[in-house]
Amino acid sequence: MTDIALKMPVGQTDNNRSNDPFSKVISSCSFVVDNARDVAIDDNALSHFARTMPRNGKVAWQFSGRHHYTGEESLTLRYVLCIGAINFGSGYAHDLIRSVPNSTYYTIASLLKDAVTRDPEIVSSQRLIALTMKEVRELFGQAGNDNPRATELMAQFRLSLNELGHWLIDRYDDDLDAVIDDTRSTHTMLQSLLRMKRFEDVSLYDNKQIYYYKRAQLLIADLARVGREFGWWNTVGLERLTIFADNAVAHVLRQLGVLVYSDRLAARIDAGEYLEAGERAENEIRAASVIAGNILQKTLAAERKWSTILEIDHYLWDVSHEPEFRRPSMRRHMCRTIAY
Ligand SMILES: Nc1nc2c(c(CN[C@H]3C=C[C@H](O)[C@@H]3O)cn2[C@@H]2O[C@H](COP(=O)(O)O)[C@@H](O)[C@H]2O)c(=O)[nH]1
Repeated sequence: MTDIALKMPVGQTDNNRSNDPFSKVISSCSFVVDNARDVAIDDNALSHFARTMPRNGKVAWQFSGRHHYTGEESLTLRYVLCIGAINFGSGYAHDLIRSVPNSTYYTIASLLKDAVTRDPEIVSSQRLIALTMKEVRELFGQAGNDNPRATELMAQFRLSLNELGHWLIDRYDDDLDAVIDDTRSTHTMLQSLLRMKRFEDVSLYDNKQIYYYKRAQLLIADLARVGREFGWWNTVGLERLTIFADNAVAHVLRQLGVLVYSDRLAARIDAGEYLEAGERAENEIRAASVIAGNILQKTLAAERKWSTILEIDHYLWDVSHEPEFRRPSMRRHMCRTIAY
């Protein structure tokens, strides 16, 4: 099998704040891209995409929508935090009963919206801590699903929601105003979220720690989105965010020719083989998504077409649901992980 010759060495980090968590994401993902054997970034395809990417910033900043709960401020905040804590399961897509076709995310988001609408107390910290498997399975529409993988995911959801309940009480004394205060800085909020072990989205590649922080960063973006709607919007440091490395963004970048997979990796994914969380190729896909997004953001800025990663990521993720990216011949990589 031919290994892909790397098309663009990117070993430079974009600033020298080495202990800054966002710089750690960029520098560690750069290391993976520079040493990758099965995934490369095609700089021509990336430049073409930078020139043609639709600019739908307004849509990217909306959180409210038919699948999301938005109502009373503190309840909306609790809802967003819960979604952030369980915003994974893409690798279980074929194991779940999904009420929203073709979207695990919107299935989970809309079922939690229904639950919160029926019983706002369900997202109180005490209830989150006490959630049982039976309740979680009912909450997310899997009560009648005897697929052991679905049960596995529900068990992971339960652990994440339990952890969120403890975090709210132990770290914030259940005071949501204190949480809102911390959303004013991406750096502060990231450090706070990383006190929850299940947000620690860090992998190992050639014995080096690789940082993604995907769900933590996505939750920060969602808190900024909701903050705009409730007027506590003034998050500083949003420009520090990196791509939220999941399988949908990588899938779209691959279909656009920006990510190029080796023949052997393409064969595995197109045959429906699941990747192991933390294996070389899974790291290479996620890291290349992050670095491609970083280069894209800098290219757009150089052309004075500023775009936050929040907007770039949202476009790539949102468009992954369009028919042109959902043809049967197009398979995204599948990985059972709590990272995405
Ligand atoms: N990179 C990135 N990954 C994201 C999101 C979202 C939803 N967020 C936005 C939605 C409306 C608001 O604007 C929210 O901001 C979910 N996911 C991931 O997708 C996977 C599920 O996908 P599917 O089964 O195909 O729906 C799962 O791993 C989940 O972790 C994002 O925005 N960016």
